[in-house]
Amino acid sequence: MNSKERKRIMRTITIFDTTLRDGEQSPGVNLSFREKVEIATQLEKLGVNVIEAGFAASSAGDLEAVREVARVVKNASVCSLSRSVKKDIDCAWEALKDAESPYLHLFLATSPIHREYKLQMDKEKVKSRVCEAITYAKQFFSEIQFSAEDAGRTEIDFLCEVIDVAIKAGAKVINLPDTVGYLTPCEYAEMFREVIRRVPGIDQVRLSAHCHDDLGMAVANSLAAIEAGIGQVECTINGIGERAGNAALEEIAMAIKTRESFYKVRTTLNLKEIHRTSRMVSKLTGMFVPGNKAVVGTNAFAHESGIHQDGMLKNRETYEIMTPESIGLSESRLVLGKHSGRHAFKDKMVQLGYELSEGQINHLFVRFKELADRKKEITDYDLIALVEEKMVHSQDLFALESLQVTCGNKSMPTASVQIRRMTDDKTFFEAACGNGSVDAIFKAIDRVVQEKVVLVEYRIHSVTQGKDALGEVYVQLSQGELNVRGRGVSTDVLEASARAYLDAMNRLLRRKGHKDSTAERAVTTS
Ligand SMILES: CC(=O)SCCNC(=O)CCNC(=O)[C@H](O)C(C)(C)COP(=O)(O)OP(=O)(O)OC[C@H]1O[C@@H](n2cnc3c(N)ncnc32)[C@H](O)[C@@H]1OP(=O)(O)O
Ligand SMILES: CC(C)C(=O)C(=O)O
Ligand SMILES: [Mg+2]
Repeated sequence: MNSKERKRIMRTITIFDTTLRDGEQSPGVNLSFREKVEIATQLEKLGVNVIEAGFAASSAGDLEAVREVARVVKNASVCSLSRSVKKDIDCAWEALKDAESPYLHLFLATSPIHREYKLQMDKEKVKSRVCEAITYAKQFFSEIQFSAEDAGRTEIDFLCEVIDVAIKAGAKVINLPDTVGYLTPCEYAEMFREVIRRVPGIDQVRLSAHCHDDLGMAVANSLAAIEAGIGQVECTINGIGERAGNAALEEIAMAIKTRESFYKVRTTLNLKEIHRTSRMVSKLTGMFVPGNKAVVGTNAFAHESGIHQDGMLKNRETYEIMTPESIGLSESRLVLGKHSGRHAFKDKMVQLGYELSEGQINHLFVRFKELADRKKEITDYDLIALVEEKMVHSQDLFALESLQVTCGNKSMPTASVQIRRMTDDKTFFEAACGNGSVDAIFKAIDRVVQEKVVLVEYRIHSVTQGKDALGEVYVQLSQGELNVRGRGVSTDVLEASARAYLDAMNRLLRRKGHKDSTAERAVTTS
């Protein structure tokens, strides 16, 4: 069977987005009228089928927002939630009467605990209220969804009875929510299978899943319900919603797409709008998306470890089951950090436009690993700084091996340096005091190199942002007529200062032809 034929026989899952209703029930989230309209417009671009824009009876502001969303949105049904009371239904109609396809979402809890304590209604009262509410709403709405709140904890016999009443009264969509995120995927799927087996006329309505993430199973439960044969899932962008949130739309959408041959269903979503929608919802709700969040987290298409990066460079399918392009991101990221390997490092160097020999790559890779041990993520700017540092260091006479500085507001700053002379591989140790840490470092280096120089200029600035940013130090030294500059980079400004000073010394010595650079008096090893 080719892909066209497969699509023709696959059933289409209706995507009911409740970001603007259940999503807005996230503690701390309050979307303005304008923000709701902005998100709804983006949801329409994403291609969702139903937008639950709010709960019209909850406030005059929400009624107006639902009305405005319904006025603006043309390619999705716009819906308002409503309790099973006339006043709420009237408010929903007030908000939706001019909508292109008005859709009412009525609900009433059915579980024993909700009946007894919250509603104080017995089973008969619940059934008669469902019937009355749907019958009343039918005079306004042709599209009515009924939700049996807390269906997941409702006795299955009673649940079937309520659904039967709702269908007979005129509901077109039956939603069975796992309101408190209690069920396992198998249990949730079994509940739907049972209802499908037992309720007459169930095939005439659309069955819907609405899952909460209290135990982290909202998406798994929604997918299990799809396997059981339902036709609609209710979800929110980034999985926001009451308590631990709802099922995340982007996760369900990508699971269906990536595992199409397993689920054998499709959606009308324009998946390329997923990333944009996620960012918009995160920005307008103030609900930060964790880096490791599936599909839309900043790390979802980022690879840090050397073995993975090597695999990605050889064939991206080694470590990616879906492409970033499919959700509207431009590309995967190979993040250089302490777990990265030579292949990714070399690839990055080529991307940055450097043509380096194997030897240069090897040397730079050592510096890169040293830096990566201290810095969480290495940016392009950090790498450029390292390469530039390396390019001037290739003919160095002296190289900094280690540096130690002690200072305090009541003690004299002291610096000890360990410096290797490259011509004969001798290591020199020196220490010196100074009127500041930088001064002490420079004096210790002077003792090794034994050149009389004047420090003409010292400048420091940050290459990148953040508290682990690379510091870049420039120094200018003079010796008689000779003027040299030096540059050093490190996450530690004192180390950057030592590197810059030694760099300037090396340039000075090169200019002088290395002739009088003896450092024999310093203590040596090997
Ligand atoms: C699972 C869910 O997400 S359900 C949706 C939850 N969302 C919201 O509650 C947000 C909007 N809510 C609101 O603005 C307010 O709660 C309102 C305007 C709806 C109602 O406010 P109030 O009249 O002050 O009532 P309050 O919220 O304190 O209590 C809810 C009342 O509705 C009743 N109720 C709850 N669900 C339903 C229902 N589906 N149908 C009929 N009555 C219901 C409760 O039993 C309680 O009734 P009581 O006052 O007779 O005890
Ligand atoms: C209103 C209903 C559908 C709901 O949000 C829930 O049960 O979680
Ligand atoms: Mg809910």
